[in-house]
Amino acid sequence: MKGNVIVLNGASSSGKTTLARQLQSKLSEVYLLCSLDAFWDMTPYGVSAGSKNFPNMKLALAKSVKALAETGHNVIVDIVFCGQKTYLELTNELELFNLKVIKVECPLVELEKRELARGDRKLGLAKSQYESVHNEVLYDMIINTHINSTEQCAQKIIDSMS
Ligand SMILES: Nc1ncnc2c1ncn2[C@@H]1O[C@H](COP(=O)(O)OP(=O)(O)OP(=O)(O)O)[C@@H](O)[C@H]1O
Repeated sequence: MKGNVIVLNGASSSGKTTLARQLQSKLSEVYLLCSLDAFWDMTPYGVSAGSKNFPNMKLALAKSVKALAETGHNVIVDIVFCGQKTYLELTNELELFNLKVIKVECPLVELEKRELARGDRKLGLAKSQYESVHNEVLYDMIINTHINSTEQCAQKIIDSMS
């Protein structure tokens, strides 16, 4: 009954959502996408999204992922940890589940290029997360979205699961 959980952690513009969507279409089983962005999208206009106003949002995400997995759903989590606290909250909630934590890395110069090109992120966001996003996180696998295409990254993850 328990679902599997794949966690993608990386700075903004590292390609987490793109990779998650590719995984969803390539994996033989159905996986739901649980994205931190979707949680921030729940906030009202006029109240800035982010941990300053919503300090328990990432804990809420962790508990939501647990609820999905224990009701039999496979889940891909698209998240930016930015500190060990969030990583520990998620891994504590999911300690009894089949969990794979994946580092989504990309050089800062490329992140900044993507950030500028996409135009829907505040300039400097990737840089502000770059130094801390992987601090004290233990990974099962490292994926580099600069060296590899999205398809290659997804295949690497799928191969590791068989
Ligand atoms: N492997 C890749 N090679 C080249 N460009 C990529 C790759 N993966 C993603 N991109 C591009 O980078 C941009 C950001 O991708 P995406 O939205 O998936 O990143 P993200 O990590 O989810 O960002 P955020 O945390 O801000 O939501 C998009 O324009 C996407 O097309």
